[in-house]
Amino acid sequence: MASAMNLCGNYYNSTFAAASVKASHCQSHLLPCRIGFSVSVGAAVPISCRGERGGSGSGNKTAFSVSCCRAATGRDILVEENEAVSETERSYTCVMKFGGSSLASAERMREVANLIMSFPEERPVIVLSAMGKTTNLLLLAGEKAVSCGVSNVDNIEELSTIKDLHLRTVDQLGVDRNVIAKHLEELEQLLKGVAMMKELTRRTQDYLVSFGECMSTRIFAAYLNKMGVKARQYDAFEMGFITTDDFTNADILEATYPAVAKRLHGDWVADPAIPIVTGFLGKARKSCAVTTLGRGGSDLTATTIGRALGLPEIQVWKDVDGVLTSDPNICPQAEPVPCLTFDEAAELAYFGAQVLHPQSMRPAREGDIPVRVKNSYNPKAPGTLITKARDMSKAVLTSIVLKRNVTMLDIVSTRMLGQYGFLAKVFSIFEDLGISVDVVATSEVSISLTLDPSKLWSRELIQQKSSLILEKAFRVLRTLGVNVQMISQGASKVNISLIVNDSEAEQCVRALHKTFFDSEPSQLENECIQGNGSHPAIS
Ligand SMILES: Nc1ncnc2c1ncn2[C@@H]1O[C@H](COP(=O)(O)OP(=O)(O)O)[C@@H](O)[C@H]1O
Ligand SMILES: N[C@@H](CC(=O)OP(=O)(O)O)C(=O)O
Repeated sequence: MASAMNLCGNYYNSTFAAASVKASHCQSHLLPCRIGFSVSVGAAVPISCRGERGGSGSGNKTAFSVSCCRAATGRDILVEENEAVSETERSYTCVMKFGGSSLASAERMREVANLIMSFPEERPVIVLSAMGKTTNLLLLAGEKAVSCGVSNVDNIEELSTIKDLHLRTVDQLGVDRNVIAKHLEELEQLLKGVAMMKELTRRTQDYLVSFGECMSTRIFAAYLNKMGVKARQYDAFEMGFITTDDFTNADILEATYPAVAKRLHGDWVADPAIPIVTGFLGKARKSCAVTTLGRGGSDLTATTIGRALGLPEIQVWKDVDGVLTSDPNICPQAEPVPCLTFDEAAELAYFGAQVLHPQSMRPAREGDIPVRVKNSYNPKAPGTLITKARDMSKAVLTSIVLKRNVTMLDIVSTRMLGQYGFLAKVFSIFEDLGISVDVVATSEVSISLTLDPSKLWSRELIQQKSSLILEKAFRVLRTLGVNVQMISQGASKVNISLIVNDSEAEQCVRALHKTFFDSEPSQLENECIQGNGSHPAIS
């Protein structure tokens, strides 16, 4: 099983010999990370939710990629200009999204409320995730309900934990239990239904996890109103968030933008109040059932609202000081990255930066709306500002991101030799299966490709950069005695992915982070910047 790592930094274009790798169900991940330094470590082990592994991988492979910071050479994204919203018409001034870690208790909710009220000049739209780890608890409760029998649903530990947390929170905030009583009752009935059916479909799962955001927003809105701040709770699936019917991983449809703008603007004009919107949720276009946007989807909810209303800024409040140079759980010495471009952030998120939802940058980039990643536990920290372009003159490396549950397929066939159309046949199979291919490396008789784990996972098909930076990365890996089994250059030509054993992944991330971020950057930076005198403007 494999893992993958993406390293982005300023390096010069290089060509790569795609290593032919024995056909094996190795799980690895090659990632064309255009910009922003990202490492993605994939493990074949099915993960129960974002970033949590379901077991220990042995003999797994890890793919590392080296990519470049992309010089901001203009916009290559077709941007649909939002209808200009004149300043006078603008009802709201920003979006503020708070994730589960910022809402883990009554005390945290008080902190968040105080934070919001500390900006009296702002008229924010607030997007909330479920409290703490409620989504994980709901998923576990659903899994248990399938096999525990109707009479044992009351004994599901996760259900009790959810009830206790939410009832304790409303009591501690001095809010009436009625704001969530109906949801708690319905949640228990739903779990009994799952127990009766002995089945938890993806559609039912989405409805199940929606209780988290539905309750957190009701509690928070009731608390703000109790504090004298007029707030209005919205379930996203009732206010215009229209999605595909791809349960657990739904895409937001364009019709969402005008629908959400109309509803929020209209309500503001009729009766001004701070909207408290459920993150993560939507309504399926065909079935009208509740959908979810993929784990971490509240980030996408926030950027979608920002674009729908044409707001000047979107704030994503986390429990870290912004996007860091690596996962602090792996590299405690990781530092905040002050600035990123939308493309860098999108690549980092796509290749595993749990800190942002992979699709969340798209609405912000299309609306050209800056996104600020802040720490709700340390609001004074500047955080990370994500914009269309940034000064790349000093940019060498940005971040190393881990991505798990990566699959690489190796196809070795002598029939490939000189056979045109071979690749077309291969890719048509993935198109038929609706599975997206991330990275491809080919040679005369082999093709290796990595598949989008989120899609694969939802289909239960998984059981489970050259130049100075690249040279330096290889030196580090060699020192560790790590065997690089495959390399590939991302289509963006600024990314090189390498595959090594998953068991070596985290030690590589730490060693590389130490080399590139913890040691004096001046030497590397000077080498990169002076290099051959020119800076790679890589697209
Ligand atoms: N490169 C990174 N920068 C910042 N955080 C990261 C990075 N990689 C992983 N993380 C993890 O992402 C977490 C924040 O994302 P998330 O859990 O979605 O926060 P929230 O629930 O507040 O939205 C951090 O606590 C950190 O452990
Ligand atoms: N609660 C959902 C949505 C979300 O975005 O959460 P968070 O903001 O805590 O990452 C999840 O856990 O995926």
